[in-house]
Amino acid sequence: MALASVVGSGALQEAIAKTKTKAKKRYLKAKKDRRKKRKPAAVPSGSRTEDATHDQDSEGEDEDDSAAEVTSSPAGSVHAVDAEPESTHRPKKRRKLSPPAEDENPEVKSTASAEDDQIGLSPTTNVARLPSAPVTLPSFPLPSHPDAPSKATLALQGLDKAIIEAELIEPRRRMPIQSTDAGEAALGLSEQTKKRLQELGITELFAVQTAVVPFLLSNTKHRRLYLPYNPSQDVCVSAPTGSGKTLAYVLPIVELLSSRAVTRLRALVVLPTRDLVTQVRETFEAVSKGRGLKIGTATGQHSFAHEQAQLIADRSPQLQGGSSRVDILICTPGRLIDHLTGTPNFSLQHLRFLVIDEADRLLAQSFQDWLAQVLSATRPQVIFSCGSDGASSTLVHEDAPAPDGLAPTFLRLLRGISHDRTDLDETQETSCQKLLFSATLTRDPSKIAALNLRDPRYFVVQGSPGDAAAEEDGVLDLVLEKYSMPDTLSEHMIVCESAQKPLMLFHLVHTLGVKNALVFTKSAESTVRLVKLFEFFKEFRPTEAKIVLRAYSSDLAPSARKDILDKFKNQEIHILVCSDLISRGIDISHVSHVVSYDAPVDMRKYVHRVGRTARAGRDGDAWTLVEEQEARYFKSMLKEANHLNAVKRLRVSELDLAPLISSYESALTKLKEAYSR
Ligand SMILES: Nc1ncnc2c1ncn2[C@@H]1O[C@H](COP(=O)(O)OP(=O)(O)OP(=O)(O)O)[C@@H](O)[C@H]1O
Repeated sequence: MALASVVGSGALQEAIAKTKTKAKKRYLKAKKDRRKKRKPAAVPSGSRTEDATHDQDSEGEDEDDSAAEVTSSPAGSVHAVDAEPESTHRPKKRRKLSPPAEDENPEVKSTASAEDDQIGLSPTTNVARLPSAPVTLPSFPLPSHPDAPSKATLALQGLDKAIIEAELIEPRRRMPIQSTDAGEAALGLSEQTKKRLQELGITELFAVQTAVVPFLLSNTKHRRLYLPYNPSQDVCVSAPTGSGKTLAYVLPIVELLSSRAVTRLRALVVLPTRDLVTQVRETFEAVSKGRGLKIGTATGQHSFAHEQAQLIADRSPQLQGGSSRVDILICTPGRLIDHLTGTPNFSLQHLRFLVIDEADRLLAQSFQDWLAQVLSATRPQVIFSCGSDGASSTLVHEDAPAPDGLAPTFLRLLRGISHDRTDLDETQETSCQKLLFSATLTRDPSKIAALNLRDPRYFVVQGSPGDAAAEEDGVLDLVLEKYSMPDTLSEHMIVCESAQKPLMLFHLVHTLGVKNALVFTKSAESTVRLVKLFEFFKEFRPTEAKIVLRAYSSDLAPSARKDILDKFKNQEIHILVCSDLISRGIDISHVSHVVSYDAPVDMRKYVHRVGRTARAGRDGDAWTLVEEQEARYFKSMLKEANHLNAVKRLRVSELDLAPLISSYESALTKLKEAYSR
């Protein structure tokens, strides 16, 4: 109360003011002294300000809650501040990066905290004045290779059970054809087939064949032509290029169909190109010699009428069972659809095997929805309707060829026979077994679903069986669409300027002796241009004139293509320059080098190109010329496929190229003249 009245009087106020002034003076002096004393200890460098001292202290102070997260020294935060404009500083973060100061010197921390409170520095100001010091980045845990997901995990992810349970086959596995061992007798091959194989020089089965052939032949129950109540499992095979996939299906088909009494179309082999059709036909003919099987092809190479005459014996309408002159038809999908829709009595009702070779490429083709049409032609097309009397009757698809008594599943379609279903009826299924083969098998769920596979069995040629990790890898590789290459293949890449590519090719041919080679370009046009340039180049290097080079492209007539391929096979042509037309499936045993003159745009193309060499256990070299601007993409493509380490980079020095340059330049001038005419 007394004090309140005193405060109210003016004289007293003056007296108090004087007393206060003295006290204040004492306080300020003491404070100045304190500062003077503190200055040298807190500021190591003359460039630092007083405020900065406080800042540094306060850095230590705020570490408490973040020290556990951060392992770097306080210097880290200092550096960060120096590097940024003051206005953008975010003090909290920076403090997090500077942990142990307060641990080392807790006293500094508490003092500074008090000082800060006193002076009222904003955190922003604090950080802005942090001193600079060497940087130590926070250390993070080393990256570790995540464990491959287990099959159980993959199953949980909804992956097809069949893929997860794929059988892994060691690529070097072999099985002698003639053997008295019980195990090898289980191959399921007849003596006649074994004899024929020996005549062809085949004494053992390759890895893929050792798995697929017994699977299709050893179960005697499944050796029948019609299996309406117990149809066979479908089969998917993923095996490297040149590993012998063709024989893996040719042998069982020939073996099984040889028991047939009447000719019906029982095996259909679909391939993406005419050249492959020709090649597979040759294999069928060689293996089935003397077995009385009739083999036909449909590729559009001949007129439609000519093909019809080759395939169908009788065109009379509604012929029961259709008509077929062939037991085995090898075809391209487009021409197959033409016959399905336009050839009377062409029927798939007796089909026992549907082979889709180069499956990944064929499944990518949606031409006229060919797959759906083919699959539907292998099944009886029935439409049930209710008659006026309420009883069910069977309507037959009018366009479907009439059934005969041979294919039980189709019997109920016989016209004039009403088929009332009862619950005693056993379900009958088509006997057609699907066999899919590829070096790069798809796992695209929509494509797999479109195939409507029946309890499929997957075989993967890769890794080593018995080793659980390898087995897991093999399945994963299949799942992830990774690629397995032949063991005998060496792969190289040369990175160069675009303009240097022809020179690099000449270097490969003339200096490194690349011969018996396929050279892949990106188009038919560049194929022709490269061959011309090479011919001009040879004119200036007469000593090497004997190297014969030809273009092989889709522009050529089929007969010309065949002629060139034959000459190449006979080694009258040493280098074939081609587009991707023959990058799939074509089997020319003596190809020792593959050069990708234009780098392939995706991994599948790469796999199929390089797969033209190192076939059937032979050695082979693959070279890819990569333009500098493409190098990054090409390497990342290989890396993604886990294949970068397999492709060695070859560096070609200017010295290596020097002897070729003048001839090259003269050839280039001639080429320009030729094209300007
Ligand atoms: N058991 C065997 N013994 C000897 N040679 C074989 C055997 N099986 C296949 N070959 C030969 O191996 C070569 C490659 O076979 P094939 O063309 O069937 O391979 P592929 O796996 O289909 O290759 P791609 O995926 O490139 O089409 C052919 O020349 C074939 O004659």
